[in-house]
Amino acid sequence: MTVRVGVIGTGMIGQDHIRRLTDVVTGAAVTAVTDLDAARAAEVAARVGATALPTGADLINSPEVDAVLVTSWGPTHAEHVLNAIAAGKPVFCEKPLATTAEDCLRVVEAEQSHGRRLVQVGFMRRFDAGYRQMKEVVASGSLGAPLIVHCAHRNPTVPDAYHSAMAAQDTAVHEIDVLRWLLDDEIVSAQVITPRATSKRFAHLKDPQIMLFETAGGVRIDLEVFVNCQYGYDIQCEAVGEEGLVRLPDPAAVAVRTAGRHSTAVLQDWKARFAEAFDTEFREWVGAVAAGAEPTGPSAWDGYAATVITDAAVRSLQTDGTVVTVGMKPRPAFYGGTA
Ligand SMILES: NC(=O)c1ccc[n+]([C@@H]2O[C@H](COP(=O)([O-])OP(=O)(O)OC[C@H]3O[C@@H](n4cnc5c(N)ncnc54)[C@H](O)[C@@H]3O)[C@@H](O)[C@H]2O)c1
Ligand SMILES: O[C@H]1[C@H](O)[C@@H](O)[C@H](O)[C@@H](O)[C@H]1O
Repeated sequence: MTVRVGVIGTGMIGQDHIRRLTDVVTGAAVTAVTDLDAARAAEVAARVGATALPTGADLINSPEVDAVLVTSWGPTHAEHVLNAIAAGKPVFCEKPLATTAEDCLRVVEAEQSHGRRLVQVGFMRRFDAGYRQMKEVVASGSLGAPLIVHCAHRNPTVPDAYHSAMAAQDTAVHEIDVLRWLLDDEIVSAQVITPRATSKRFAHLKDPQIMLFETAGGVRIDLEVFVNCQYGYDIQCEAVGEEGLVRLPDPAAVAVRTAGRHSTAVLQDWKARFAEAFDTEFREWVGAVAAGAEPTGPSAWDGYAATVITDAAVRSLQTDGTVVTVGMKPRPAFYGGTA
């Protein structure tokens, strides 16, 4: 069976995922698209042989669409996801699930009322081969109990529109999701402190930021978010346990020796760094939808948890680094697991 996917939002990541569903993943076809920019939607539709529809609601209710991909702007996600649940269609929503905890809870409640999982949230790091290997090592117990996780999330530069709260909402949110999953533990507090700011930033931005998280099990996480580091896109993660440590590998790159130097290139953006993770993410999602199974990737609950934890980090940033307790609701049995 070919899964007929309708895509809401044909901007940067929407077009990349459309290419992925069309050229990389087998078993899927993009049959409908929509965008506030109708000309852009029509151009993308023509390229892949899809129908351009006027609105997200038209697309969700189209008989040509089996499953929905939401890649529009964050504040519009909740409405589209709720409409997809109402139509009983599987929906993959790029992060964030919603921009407020209240809207995330609305999705969680609607999905539970529907009675089975329909929603997957686009936290792609869980599909990265390196993080998956780290999880296997941590889960095997060979390191003993995890105690500390050291992380860095560096972007070369960010545009003027990127503001200080986005360090948590847009950037650290990836570590927040992947570390809950890696440790199978919940984050219970957040603190954000700011060292001297780099001169290579727009004046309104606090960059870099150091984020400190604590889990229910007592693990301490330190995360450097530095989004104007200049030199490249660099993701580091090292989990320290009682009997050893495990470190995220750098992406494979040839070593070059020339002119008296031995060097390897550093990637420049997230698209290249996580290209294979995105491919795997969509292969597994399409496979689950085709089989009529529930999605196994990050759930609506994970989307809610990420939003509540980033809210706590933003509150800490805005209150000069106070430690903020994460006000998360109890996890419903519907979502299984512990984190
Ligand atoms: N997983 C990741 O690493 C990752 C990376 C980049 C972006 N994202 C997420 O993907 C989403 C889109 O980001 P982007 O960089 O592609 O943005 P973008 O601005 O390039 O594209 C968004 C598109 O959605 C359209 N749009 C907005 N609201 C709409 C609506 N209600 N109905 C139809 N179309 C609508 C806009 O016209 C635009 O063309 C964001 O939520 C972002 O956080 C995730
Ligand atoms: O939207 C992007 C994307 O999510 C990247 O993975 C992250 O490194 C950036 O900081 C963020 O702005």
